[in-house]
Amino acid sequence: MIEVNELTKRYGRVTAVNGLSFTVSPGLVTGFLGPNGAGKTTTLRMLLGLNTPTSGTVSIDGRPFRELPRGLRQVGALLDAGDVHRGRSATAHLHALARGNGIPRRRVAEVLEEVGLAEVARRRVGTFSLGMRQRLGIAAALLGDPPVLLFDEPLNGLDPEGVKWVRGLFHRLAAEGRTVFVSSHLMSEMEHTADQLVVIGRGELIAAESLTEFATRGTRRSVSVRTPDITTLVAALAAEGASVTTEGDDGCTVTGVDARRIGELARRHDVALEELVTRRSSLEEAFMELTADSAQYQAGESR
Ligand SMILES: Nc1ncnc2c1ncn2[C@@H]1O[C@H](COP(=O)(O)OP(=O)(O)OP(=O)(O)O)[C@@H](O)[C@H]1O
Repeated sequence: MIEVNELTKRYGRVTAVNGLSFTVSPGLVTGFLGPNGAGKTTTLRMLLGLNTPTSGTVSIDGRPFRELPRGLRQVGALLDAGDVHRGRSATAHLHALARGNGIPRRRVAEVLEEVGLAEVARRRVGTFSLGMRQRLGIAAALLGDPPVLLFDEPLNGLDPEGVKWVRGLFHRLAAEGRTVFVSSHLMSEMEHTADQLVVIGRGELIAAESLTEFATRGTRRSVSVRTPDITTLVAALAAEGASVTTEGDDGCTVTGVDARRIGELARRHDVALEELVTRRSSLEEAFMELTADSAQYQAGESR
C-alpha cells in the first residue's frame, strides 16, 4: 500500500507537486497519469526517498522509503532506464544491485529470463536498444521479488510485442497481490494496462478512481439523432434545455438530455426517428478534457 498525503514539492518558484493525496492499493495495476511536467516523476522520486518533500508525507506499507528495513526487497522501481553503466553487461549490472541489497545471485538469471534478456545477458548495456534497456530496468525492479513496484514510463521505447508482454507482466504481478504503480503521459498506454487511475495535472490531483469511473465521469455522453423532421425536434430539445449541434439537414448531436427522453419528445411531437445512438467518449477524450487546463499551462511554459 502506498500513501501520499498532502504532498508538496517546490523547486524555487516552480511548484512541481501541490497538496497531492492518494493511495495505491495492492492487487491492482494503478496508472499514474498526467501530461508532461504534471509532477509524476517528482512524486515517484519522493516515494523512493530521492527527493525530499517541501511538505506532506509519502509512505510505503506505513513507513517512509528510507525507513523500510528490506529496501529493494520491499520496493522495486524503474525510474530511468538510461541510468545504467553502459560498459557493463546486463548480468554484471544486476549482480552489483543484488550484492548491494542482500539479494541471492540466482535471482539475476531468473529475472533476465523473465524479461527476455537471457540471450544478451553478457552483452554490454551500451549496445542495447531503448526497449532492451527498459526490459533491463524492469528486471532490476523485479530483482528483490518485492511486494511494491513502481515504474516510470515503462512502455517508452517498447515495440507492440514488448508492450503486450509488459501488460501481461503487470497484470500477473498485481494478481499475485503486489502493489503495481505505473506512470504514463498517454491514456492510450494505460487503457489496457491499468485497473485503477491516479490522474494529476499541474502537480494537483484530478482523479483517483477506477478506469470505468474515470471514463463515465470525465465526459458528458452525447446522443446522435437522425430524423426527417429536424426542425421540430430541435425546437422541442431546445425547450428541454438540451444543447444541440445540427449536422446536415437531418442530423444532430445532443448533450444534456438522454436518448430515452429524446425518444419521448419525438413521440410527443410526432417526429419519426431514423437513428438514435448514445455515444460515449473514449478514455483518451476524457483524459484530454480533464487535463486540458494543465496541458495548456505546460504549452505556455514552452517545455
Ligand atoms: N530538479 C528540478 N529543478 C527544477 N524544476 C524541476 C526539477 N524537477 C522537476 N522540475 C519541474 O517540476 C515540474 C514537474 O516535473 P516532473 O518531471 O515531475 O513531471 P512529469 O509529470 O514526470 O513529466 P514528464 O511526463 O515530462 O516526465 C516540471 O515543471 C519540471 O520542470
